[in-house]
Amino acid sequence: MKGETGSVVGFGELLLRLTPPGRKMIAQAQSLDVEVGGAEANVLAGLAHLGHPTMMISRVANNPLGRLALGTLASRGVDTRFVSYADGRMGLYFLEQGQGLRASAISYDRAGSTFASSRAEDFDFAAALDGARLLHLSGITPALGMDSANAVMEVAKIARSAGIPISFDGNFRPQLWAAWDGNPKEILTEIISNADIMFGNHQDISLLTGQRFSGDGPDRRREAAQAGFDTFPNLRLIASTARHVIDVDHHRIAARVDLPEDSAQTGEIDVTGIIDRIGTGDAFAAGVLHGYLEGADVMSMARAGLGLAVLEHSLPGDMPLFSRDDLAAFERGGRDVRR
Ligand SMILES: O=C(O)C(=O)C[C@H](O)[C@H](O)COP(=O)(O)O
Repeated sequence: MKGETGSVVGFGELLLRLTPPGRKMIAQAQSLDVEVGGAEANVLAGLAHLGHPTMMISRVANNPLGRLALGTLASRGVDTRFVSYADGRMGLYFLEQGQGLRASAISYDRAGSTFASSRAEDFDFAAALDGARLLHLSGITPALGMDSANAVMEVAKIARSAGIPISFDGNFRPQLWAAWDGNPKEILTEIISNADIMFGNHQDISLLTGQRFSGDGPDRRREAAQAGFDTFPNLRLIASTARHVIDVDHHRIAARVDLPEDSAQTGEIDVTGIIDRIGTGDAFAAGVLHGYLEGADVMSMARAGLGLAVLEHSLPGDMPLFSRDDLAAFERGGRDVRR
């Protein structure tokens, strides 16, 4: 078996998300809505909807919950031939959706999941990457434990030696690192040393370089990106969002893409009436990667990332499901019914 030529390949965990409906707290829940997520899978689903071939490498539990996760991913247009079943359990997370000034909160129940208990040798990375166009990774997988961290470092090395570019989204999750006393700086540094594209803002870059970036706005962001390029000379593109949270339902966001010799920052968009903020970072990554795969200029990449992120705020669930037409309609600015 080998992967499909020209695919964007992701490696990471598929999770089930359980959310009390009606923005209830978990303590009040009598039922739970189910969604399927996972940072890398979300990016692949977003790219698949924009017309790019995508493929996931993962392991899910050999039970109905695992079949739900795999079936959902496949129904989103992602090639799942390298997602296998194994004994164990699915990782879960619970989302308490906030309201107004009450912030949302995530609790994980994923320790010892089928994926987190897997090791590098449980995956056929070389076959899956054969002919791939890009490998997408996130900082969540290495935060699951040393076996997962080693698996990410292994797949990154295989991609690099095959000349396949790697994109990496920081997705810093303090709860996961704290659960096993992992050293994010050391492990993420090793992974990013193999990457070409990084999604991360000035805080992520501070964590990695130990530098602090003062001031506000575009200057601080350029300074941080420059520090990223200086520390990781392999990086060719750094992308980030700037988010001002007004309340749970109202954020202002702008997008930025830096190349070593160029940069672009969009204006801020007021996003009101937010339905679901989870997955918007992954939607941003999918939008920027869409631009990158299309050979777009730096501002078009930033705009595509921002557009997909803004649209994702309107959709329940973790995965962006927007077509090129949806993105184009958003960019044209028409907000009335399309008929
Ligand atoms: O938390 C995890 O481990 C997951 O993978 C679940 C979610 O699907 C992503 O976290 C969404 O990520 P954002 O786009 O940054 O909101």
